[in-house]
Amino acid sequence: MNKKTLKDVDVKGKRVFCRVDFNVPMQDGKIADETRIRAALPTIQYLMEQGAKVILASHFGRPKGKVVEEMRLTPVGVRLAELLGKDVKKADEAYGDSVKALIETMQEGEVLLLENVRFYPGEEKNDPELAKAFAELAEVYVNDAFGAAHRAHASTEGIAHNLPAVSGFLMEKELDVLGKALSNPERPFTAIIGGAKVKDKIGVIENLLELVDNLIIGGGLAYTFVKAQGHEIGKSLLEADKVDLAKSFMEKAKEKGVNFYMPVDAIVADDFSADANTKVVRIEEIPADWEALDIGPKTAEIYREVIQKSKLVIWNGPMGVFEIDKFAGGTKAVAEALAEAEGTYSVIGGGDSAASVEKFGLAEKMSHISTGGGASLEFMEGKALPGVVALNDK
Ligand SMILES: Nc1ncnc2c1ncn2[C@@H]1O[C@H](COP(=O)(O)OP(=O)(O)O)[C@@H](O)[C@H]1O
Ligand SMILES: O=C(OP(=O)(O)O)[C@H](O)COP(=O)(O)O
Repeated sequence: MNKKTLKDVDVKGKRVFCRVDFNVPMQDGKIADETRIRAALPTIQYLMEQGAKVILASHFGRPKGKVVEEMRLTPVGVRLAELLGKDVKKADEAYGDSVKALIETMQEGEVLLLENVRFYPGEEKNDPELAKAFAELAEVYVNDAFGAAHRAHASTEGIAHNLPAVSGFLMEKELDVLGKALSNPERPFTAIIGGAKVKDKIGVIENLLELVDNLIIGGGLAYTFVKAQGHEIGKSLLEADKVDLAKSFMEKAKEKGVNFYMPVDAIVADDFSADANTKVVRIEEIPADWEALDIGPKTAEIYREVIQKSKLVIWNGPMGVFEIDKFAGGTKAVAEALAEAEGTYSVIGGGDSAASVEKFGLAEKMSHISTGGGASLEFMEGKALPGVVALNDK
């Protein structure tokens, strides 16, 4: 990497603003998967050992520029303190006088967690004033938030123009591993795209069609494509203004000779809940009042076969609502196929995909679990990541 890293700066006794990605999946008010917290520990522990005053910043969910009580970082701070075996101070804001006063009291090696940076509208707008306000808190900026590196926000990009700016160890490792896997991809190369962030991921698909041999679609994302095939999808997730785009991608796949795999069956439910009535239907027969919450068994079998024949697989986004057991079968089948595939290099990206392989106890069997979903996809497309570009060159 041609960017400065933590090892290139002296942080002893300095106030260090360290951007991490603590956007962990939650379930019933509890942290459902702490992979992202654990992944940031090497950088945090190094900063502590070096005698820095460690000021941690992260986003959490999508509060859209307002304070949302359930999106405070308090539970993350509690868990971080347990993992570090050290106290973690928690601020109720992310900049300003109250935060400065807290920093004044910090000793070398202590850790302060700021409040959710997305409580402020300036964060996602990359407002230079907010970036300056963050920078005023510290003397050095470290970006270890690989999962948010594709966002040009005040705490990921803007701040880097105001302070000496270097990457953390997680950022460095992610870029290194993903870069190596992609520099000369082994083929067949398969991408599996699922999840619910239809708007974010649909554009990625177009670029992936330039790279891969097989493209597998699942999750909530799939039903915009099913609609584009001309089928009714009941109450399934739909991004209505992307249907034409989805159609054009299917045509592009044909032109490029990319095998484009879509669900042929689905598990539909009469309610988005664990007590819903469910049934397996062919994809062209989703009933009007039902919604598809998982791929069906035939689809899972087809996907399994494609995975097993692949040499490189990148997987981003679950195949169904895996948080509810009834709708976890498709995601589990894909995870198992990856775990069993011999000689296949598997890269798992995205908070929820990582959470799913953890849940199934298969994390150890994957070649690399990336802490970034959207970030790893954009990196693989060859796009520059703003959070990386803004760091100081070596
Ligand atoms: N068919 C579906 N309908 C609605 N939501 C879905 C469906 N399939 C998957 N999901 C949801 O998608 C979410 C994950 O989406 P996303 O954030 O895009 O993935 P990742 O974090 O892995 O990038 C999960 O919470 C899952 O329940
Ligand atoms: O969870 C994240 O992205 P991911 O779901 O693509 O892994 C990152 O924390 C970025 O969050 P965002 O997509 O709300 O900017």
